Amino acid sequence: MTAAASADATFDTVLVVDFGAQYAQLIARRVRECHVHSEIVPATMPVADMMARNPRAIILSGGPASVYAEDAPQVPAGLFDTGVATLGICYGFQTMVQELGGTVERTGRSEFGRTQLDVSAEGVLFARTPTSQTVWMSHGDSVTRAPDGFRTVAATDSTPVAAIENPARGLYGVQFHPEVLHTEHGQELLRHFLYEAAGCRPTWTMVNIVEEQTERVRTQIGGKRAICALSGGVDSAVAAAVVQRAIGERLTCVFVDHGLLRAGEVEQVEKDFVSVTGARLKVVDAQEQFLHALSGVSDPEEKRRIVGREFIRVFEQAAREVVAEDGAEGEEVEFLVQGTLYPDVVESGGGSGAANIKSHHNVGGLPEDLQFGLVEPLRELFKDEVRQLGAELGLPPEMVWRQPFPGPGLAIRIVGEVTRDRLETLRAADAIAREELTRAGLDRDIWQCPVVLLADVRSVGVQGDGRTYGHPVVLRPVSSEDAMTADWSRIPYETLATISNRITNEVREINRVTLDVTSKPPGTIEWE
Ligand SMILES: Nc1ncnc2c1ncn2[C@@H]1O[C@H](COP(=O)(O)OP(=O)(O)OP(=O)(O)O)[C@@H](O)[C@H]1O
Ligand SMILES: O=c1[nH]c(=O)c2[nH+]cn([C@@H]3O[C@H](COP(=O)(O)O)[C@@H](O)[C@H]3O)c2[nH]1
Ligand SMILES: NC(=O)CC[C@H](N)C(=O)O
Ligand SMILES: [Mg+2]
Repeated sequence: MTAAASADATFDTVLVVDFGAQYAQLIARRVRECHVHSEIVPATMPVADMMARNPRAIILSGGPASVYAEDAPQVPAGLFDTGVATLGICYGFQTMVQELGGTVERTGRSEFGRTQLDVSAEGVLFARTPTSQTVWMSHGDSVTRAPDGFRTVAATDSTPVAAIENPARGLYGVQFHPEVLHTEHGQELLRHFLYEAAGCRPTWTMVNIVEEQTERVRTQIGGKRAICALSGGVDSAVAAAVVQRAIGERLTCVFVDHGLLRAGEVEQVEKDFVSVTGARLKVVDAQEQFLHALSGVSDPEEKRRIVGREFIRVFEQAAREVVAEDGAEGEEVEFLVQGTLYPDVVESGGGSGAANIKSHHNVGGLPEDLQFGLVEPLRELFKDEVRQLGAELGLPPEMVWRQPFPGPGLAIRIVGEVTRDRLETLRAADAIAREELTRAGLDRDIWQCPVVLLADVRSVGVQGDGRTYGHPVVLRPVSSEDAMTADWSRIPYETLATISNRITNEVREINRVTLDVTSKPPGTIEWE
């Protein structure tokens, strides 16, 4: 089932036309939240190709360019004559205005962040919402005159034309970003556009996503074999479940024990995953290989690249073994399934024009000589959507709600060189923190709580009347929706006290426990 589905499809499709936005995926995601199917397409796609997908509505994204610049991306020719209801956001709004004869200028009155919007006329977009509302802005150019036939329905102090409507032609535009959560009534605005202006039906659900992805994976892998990089985390568990649905026995899951795992993890994955899914699982002990490859390395990006590369080397070996075990000589495992999510892709600089913040081992950290075709059914989704998908696929709550743990594991939680002793120290401290957070009933309130060992830092302590010169650990509990942004969790002091007390008493090398109270941005969740 693709978006080119015919008119008798049970769902409607919205095309999100990407002008190089930071938020194109977020727009697509907000549309899915309205239970409408969405697909992102590049602004360079010809209108005929767009129409072949039978869209019920179109959303034009924001973008970094200025519409009057020479090489500014254009609206595909003829788009506004198709009769398909269209909403322009920020750059998308500006380009719509320019194309239809209005004026866009650099007025010198840019707006970034929280802005007060005054709704001046009751129309479609702002129906039944307050006349004064908070919106999120991010622009330097402004519309100074709406095109003929449009009504201006909202303004801010700096932007007199902040929202326009032309219901007769089904064209709408807003200067602000309805897709970000800080825009108070953004989701309502999208619903009004989708349901009322475009007549979309709210029929797209997780069930459809499962079907769509299963079908896509089936087509991609065909009659071939695949292995799935399985970590015990929710992303790869859901990816594996989707692929298993698509190709059944031709999938083998491979879990790598790279020696950078937390206490008890190998046993848990072996026990839980197989019993729940019945999938074929291969556990590879590669501790020596990873430790050796990481020895002497302190740089975070270097660590990630090494982990990414060694993972692939292990998968290549495992693929050969799978074929041999099945007595299927001559056959090959052509595909590697990974539980990559959209935030992994953007942070690795994979979004359109997005900066490289850190190279996630499964995206930016992959080696250049990668031989496998990648199968990543969750690559466009966010974590909370993946959790819903997992529930839909019947995975148990413990698996669905498992807190994230990064693929490079404890290697990126030891600031400094990774050694066996340091790993043991950190593993012990981490186990205590996890145990106490669970005991305090905080697992669902906290997104995750990295414990970071500052291996190159020492501080003086006094224990048993003697001097100690040990290492500090940092507790980094955060709350988040999708790991794109996060806040530090306000853990009760009592729980923090217990954790601190136990760690300093039970883990010999640690004589100090500190708390990280930085949000993301500016900090990231992991220290490396
Ligand atoms: N120990 C491992 N063995 C095999 N594959 C792994 C391992 N760790 C990570 N991976 C692969 O890397 C991908 C990305 O890791 P990541 O931690 O982001 O996802 P996850 O572990 O599936 O879920 P979560 O983010 O909840 O921990 C995983 O989905 C999986 O495909
Ligand atoms: O599989 C992974 N490979 C990586 O290289 C990686 N780096 C960060 N993370 C996880 O991603 C989320 C966002 O983390 P940051 O705020 O530290 O970038 C958090 O959930 C991190 O734990 C990783 N996961
Ligand atoms: N976020 C955007 O789409 C920005 C549009 C345009 N580059 C401006 O600064 O006004
Ligand atoms: Mg993980």
